[in-house]
Amino acid sequence: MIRITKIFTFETAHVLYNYDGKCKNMHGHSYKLFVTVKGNPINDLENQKNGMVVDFGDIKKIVKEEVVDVWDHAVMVNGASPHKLLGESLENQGHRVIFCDYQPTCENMLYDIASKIQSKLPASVQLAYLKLHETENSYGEWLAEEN
Ligand SMILES: Nc1nc2c(c(=O)[nH]1)N=C([C@H](O)[C@H](O)COP(=O)(O)OP(=O)(O)OP(=O)(O)O)CN2
Repeated sequence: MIRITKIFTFETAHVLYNYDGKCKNMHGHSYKLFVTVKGNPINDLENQKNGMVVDFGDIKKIVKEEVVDVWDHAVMVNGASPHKLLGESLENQGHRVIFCDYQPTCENMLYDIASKIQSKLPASVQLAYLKLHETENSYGEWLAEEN
């Protein structure tokens, strides 16, 4: 069994409803996402993907389509809070808004990323681990064994 990891970056703004610190103000982060999958490398000379758990390019395509290209240069608001109105106002002015049904913290974004990626991975590989950096010094982790 081998784990392989692909790293992504995206720029996203968010705002934490009812938070008691500076992040109650809308602000942005250069998020850094580590996606680790595990599986057994293909051992078949006739297979074009011989030696790979899964092509890094396949992981890139899934994560870009499901997360990075959707969230990049968007603002995430908690659509289950009064910030829904804030999001609608921004959207009406042409801004790209993601209405999530959770507080857009690093932790909840990890749950969301895991569910979006897991449903798209080929059956031969499993999502093993995610790490999401909100700043250089702050990050959260998701482990398959614990979820
Ligand atoms: N457990 C969590 N705590 C906080 C989150 C979060 O998602 N999960 N988010 C925030 C804010 O979004 C904030 O931007 C990040 O917090 P913090 O690391 O305190 O920000 P700094 O700018 O001080 O980061 P440094 O890397 O230390 O400069 C708040 N808390």
